[in-house]
Amino acid sequence: MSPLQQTVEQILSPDILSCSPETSVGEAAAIMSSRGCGSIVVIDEAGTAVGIWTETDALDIDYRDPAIRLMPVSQLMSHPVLTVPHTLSLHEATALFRENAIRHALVTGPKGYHGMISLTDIVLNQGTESFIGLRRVETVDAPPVLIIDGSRSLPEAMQWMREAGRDALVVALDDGEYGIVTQRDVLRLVTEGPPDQPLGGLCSQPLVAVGRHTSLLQARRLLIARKIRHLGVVNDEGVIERLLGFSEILRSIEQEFMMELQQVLSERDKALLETRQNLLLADKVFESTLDGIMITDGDGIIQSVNPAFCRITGYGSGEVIGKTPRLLNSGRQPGEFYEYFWRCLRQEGFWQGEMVNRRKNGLLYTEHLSVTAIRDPDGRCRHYVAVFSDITQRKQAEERLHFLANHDALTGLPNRTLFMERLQSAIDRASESGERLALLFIDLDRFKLVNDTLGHLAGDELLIMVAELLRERIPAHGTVARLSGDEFILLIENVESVRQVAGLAQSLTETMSSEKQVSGQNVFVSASIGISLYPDDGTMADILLGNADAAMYRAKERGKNTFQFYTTDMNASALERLRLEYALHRALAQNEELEVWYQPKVALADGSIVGAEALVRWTHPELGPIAPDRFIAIAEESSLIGMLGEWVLATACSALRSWRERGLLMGRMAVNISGRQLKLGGIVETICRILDDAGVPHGSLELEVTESVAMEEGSGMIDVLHRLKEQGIYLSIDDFGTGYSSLAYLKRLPVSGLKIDRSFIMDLHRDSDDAAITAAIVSIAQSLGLDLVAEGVERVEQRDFLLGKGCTMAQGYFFSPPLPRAEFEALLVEQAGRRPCR
Ligand SMILES: Nc1nc2c(ncn2[C@@H]2O[C@@H]3COP(=O)(O)O[C@H]4[C@@H](O)[C@H](n5cnc6c(=O)[nH]c(N)nc65)O[C@@H]4COP(=O)(O)O[C@H]3[C@H]2O)c(=O)[nH]1
Repeated sequence: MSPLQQTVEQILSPDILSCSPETSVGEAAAIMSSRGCGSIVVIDEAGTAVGIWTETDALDIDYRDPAIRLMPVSQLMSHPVLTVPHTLSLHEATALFRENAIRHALVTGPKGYHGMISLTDIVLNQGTESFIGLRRVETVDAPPVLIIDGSRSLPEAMQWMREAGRDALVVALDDGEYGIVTQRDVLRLVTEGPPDQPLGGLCSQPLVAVGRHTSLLQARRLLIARKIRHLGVVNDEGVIERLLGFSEILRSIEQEFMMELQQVLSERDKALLETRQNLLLADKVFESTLDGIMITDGDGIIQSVNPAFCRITGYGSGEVIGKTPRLLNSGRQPGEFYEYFWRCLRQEGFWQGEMVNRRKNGLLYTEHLSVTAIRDPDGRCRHYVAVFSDITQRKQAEERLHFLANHDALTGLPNRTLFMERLQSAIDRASESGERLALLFIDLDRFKLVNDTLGHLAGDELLIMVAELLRERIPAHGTVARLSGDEFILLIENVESVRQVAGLAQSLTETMSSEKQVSGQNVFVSASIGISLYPDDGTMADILLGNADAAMYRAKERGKNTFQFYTTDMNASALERLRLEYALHRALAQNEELEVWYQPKVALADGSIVGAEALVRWTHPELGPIAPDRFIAIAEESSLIGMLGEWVLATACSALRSWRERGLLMGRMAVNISGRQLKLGGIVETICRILDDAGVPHGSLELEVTESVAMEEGSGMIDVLHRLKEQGIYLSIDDFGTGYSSLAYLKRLPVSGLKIDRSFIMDLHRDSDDAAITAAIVSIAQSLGLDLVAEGVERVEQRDFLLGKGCTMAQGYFFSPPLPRAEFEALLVEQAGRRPCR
């Protein structure tokens, strides 16, 4: 803190020399004289300082009048007394002293008078050593010395002092030495009356003198050390030139001090002016900038906003001050965004970036925002200043540019650049997940003809139409793009099967080849499609695209309006599967090619038929009989399995009802049910409805579920099985032993029977492992209390082995192959003729 910023309280003299207004002038002078003090404060009964009497005032007294010493000091004192508050700064006190031409003031505080302050106190407090140390006494502005002869009287000396305005005179003594008489000696006059002695006997002697080149600092130290108030200054010849009093030194220091003060004050004024101008400028910038500005306190409460803020957000300042910036929140930034934002502000004190906020009218805007934390010297955040510009239009223009750069202007579809980016990302994803991708390269046939005959506008119209068709047909995980001219490309992710892709390609060629209206004309265009698969036909985007293109050319060569896979094998198998799917569809609709055959289940003990397994048969008019393993897989991949399964069940139930009515077969009818079928919605209700429609008891149906399907955890399968069981339907596990059954899990399944897979039975008479496994399965079934059927029994040794192990039922060519309904019925009739049916 600079000395001038100190308060008077910090340097005042706490001792106030005081007397009452009635105190006589003689007494007051005696007190001052005894305490070596140049002034006394006059305080009345109420404790109020009513005046001050000083040595200078004493000079004006007519000391020859003895009555004057008895006069109350209140009549001669100066008044009023200047008082200053204890909180006043030293530079304000100095200014006050100068304005009032005084040197003393009383300091007041909350508890009355605190003490005295003099100009001397202030000046001496300013660290004057630095400049008085460099100055010499000769530079001090002091008048030439006045010398009075030692034979003169003290009153004469006082009168001369008063007239000459001096506070001391040099006294020339008889012996050629010098003494000194000062204003302070007047107090003696007042207290003791005029002395008898001449000055030579009264004055202080000898006069302490210094050379003119002595430094002011040395002079001051001498004055303090000798407890005197004046020094004689002698010239180089030893003649006294001037009398240098403490007051002259002080005046000199005061001058320096005043000059310095002047400089400090003018610097301060200049700085204030500059600050004010800067503030004015900042205010103008705040008001007129195009950037929105928002200032919050350390808790994020808005304290002020500028006109640009109001223009951008639509809120008036009165609507936002006192609230938080959350009122602009658009919900477009996730929580993590704000976490990062606040972390930056706390740690770095700054954040800059883009943010989407909401205007008062609800519309969103994008802003470029900089937020700065303003901290106090202790590092606490006092304010946040946010400056932002509305970049919505720029962003929209950028997005539009980005769209134009990545999309085809005619159709609005992604262009080659964007497509290749998406293809690469899809490849990256698929390489991690192990999924398949398909690229369908579509080229319009005869497009050139449309362009040449109907003109480019018609061509454009057709391309837009095709783009629209493709957009409608792409599956959920697909992207369609226009590569160039009449070339389109389709990317399919999460490809489940080649058949699925072939099906899509087939339906696209059919859609494309329909008649279209272009420029009022009917046109026939078709499409050739080339297909490549990831990872089968390549793992790089360029290669996959090139291979799809090559496949498309093959499709063109094969007569257009068709599709081709890049890999020839795939073409064959995909085409075959597609052909079969269509054929099966037709077969189901026409109900001519499909049949249900029945294979007996026999009691091993006597070979009697105790039940039957329904097995579907399909005889294609050209391809002949098709194995169920093949077409059931195709039915499962398409949506045909539901229809097929229902048809088999209904057919088998109707046969069973007829046999039951005639007492030919009272045992169960086993029907295979696939996993896909079980997952169809409402399957339990469908099965019950078919049973009820056929009029057969639920308990006479056995559903054979493969081991892998029954063991499918978490797919809801167990729940479906339980619901079937609740309906009284008998459940068994087919192909038992081929999967990975856990016995604990098996115990929890609602199944009543197991079928040992035929692969174990086939070799059990010559393979000891198969024999051991079969024996183990028999004992598992026995210990779990499950019925057991051995399937695929072809030989007598197999039958005997099973019989020996305790297996009671079997199925297989040894007894009978699957038979058409009539032949199976003949068997039943024959059995019924031999003995009572079971
Ligand atoms: N080598 C040999 N084979 C024998 C012998 N005895 C029976 N087979 C054959 O074994 C298969 C038994 O059916 P599966 O294991 O359920 O296996 C069935 C079943 O999983 C499925 N399937 C058949 N019909 C249907 C149906 O209507 N629906 C469903 N979902 N699947 C069916 O197709 C599979 C094959 O059926 P199929 O070709 O009819 O073949 C039948 C049957 O003809 C034998 O002694 N030796």
